[in-house]
Amino acid sequence: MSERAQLGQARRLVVKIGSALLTNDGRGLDVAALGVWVDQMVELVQQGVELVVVSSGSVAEGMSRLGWARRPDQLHELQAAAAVGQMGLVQTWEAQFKRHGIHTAQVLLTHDDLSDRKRYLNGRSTLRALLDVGVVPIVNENDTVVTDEIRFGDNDTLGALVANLVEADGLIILTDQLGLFDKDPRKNPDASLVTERYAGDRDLNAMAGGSAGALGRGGMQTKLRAARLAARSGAFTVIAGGRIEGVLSRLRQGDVVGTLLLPEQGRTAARKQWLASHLQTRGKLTLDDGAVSVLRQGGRSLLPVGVRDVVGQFRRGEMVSCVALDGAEVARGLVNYDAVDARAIAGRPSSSINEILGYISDEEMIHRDNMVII
Ligand SMILES: Nc1ncnc2c1ncn2[C@@H]1O[C@H](COP(=O)(O)OP(=O)(O)O)[C@@H](O)[C@H]1O
Ligand SMILES: N[C@@H](CCC(=O)OP(=O)(O)O)C(=O)O
Repeated sequence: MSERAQLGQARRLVVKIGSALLTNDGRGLDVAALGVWVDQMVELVQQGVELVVVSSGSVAEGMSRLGWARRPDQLHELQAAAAVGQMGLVQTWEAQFKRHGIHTAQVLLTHDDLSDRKRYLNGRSTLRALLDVGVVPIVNENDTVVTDEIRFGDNDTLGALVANLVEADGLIILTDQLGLFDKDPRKNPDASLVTERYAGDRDLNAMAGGSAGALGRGGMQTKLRAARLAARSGAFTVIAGGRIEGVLSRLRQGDVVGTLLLPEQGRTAARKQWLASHLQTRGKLTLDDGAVSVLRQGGRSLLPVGVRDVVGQFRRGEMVSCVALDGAEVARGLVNYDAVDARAIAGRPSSSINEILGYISDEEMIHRDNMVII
């Protein structure tokens, strides 16, 4: 399969759109352009793609609504602009998707949310639930509560973290340039487009200018960092011009548009390597023979019913070891329940979790995506 053909096969994609593009260089939200992207996104959804949109533009749209010509320096002013602009942003996305009878959902995240395991898992469950019911989540940074990120941060990194979070096949970053050039095309008219590289390629950094346009924050440096982050979970990244006609549809067809940045290793290998790097385990689950053989067959989650014994004081999201009755280690994984709750539901069917705990966060004790078989 050619590398570009991966785009046609992708089942879950994150599309990130930057401020400059969304607000037509600060002239307020470009509703017509947004409508065109939505039409293409809907085509993807109709082909069975689960789609998450990471949309910048709240500060730029807020500035435009408040009649501010210059991006403020004060954090509280930036936050005020973001709060005003976010209203316009989600209203517009909602209205555009509604034309096609598709619901959207507003999801505001901070980087802290994604570095705390418990909040990470909760965010992931919510996004999964939205995708399961065919809703398109519209994600932005929660600018009201972040501190420095709004000033220095960028949504490229957020896009990559979301791609990791939902285990997307790919991250598509739409921007105001045709892709990554071998030097900044705003300053070098002779710059040429890079079509395909490995995300970890060291030469790329020298090509990318750090500074962004007047509205965006990241420039190409943060887009490359995002590609490296996305590659960690085996996802590819495309950086492409949002104004290229039919850009998303053309990418889907495998056309050579924009810059494709490939992960060095596939999704499963990347995920397993990441899990395997968690050497420290916080607890131990002893499994019955049935659960051991199901896990060894591969591709299955561990349900509470197969757990005989729970040892340790772990919290939801921490790494635990799974052992057979003879003590041999079978698997490791990120557990979905705190130790006390895990003990309470061990050996019980998933249908009784709600009755026992008064809530249910997951049917599995450990989801197969979060587990490595030893
Ligand atoms: N090598 C490069 N190739 C393409 N663009 C570059 C490069 N180096 C720097 N840039 C700059 O990055 C800008 C895009 O980043 P940014 O303004 O943050 O966009 P966005 O709002 O889409 O995130 C371009 O307009 C361009 O000036
Ligand atoms: N979250 C803020 C800032 C994000 C931002 O500037 O990102 P980007 O334009 O993608 O570099 C916003 O929506 O305006």
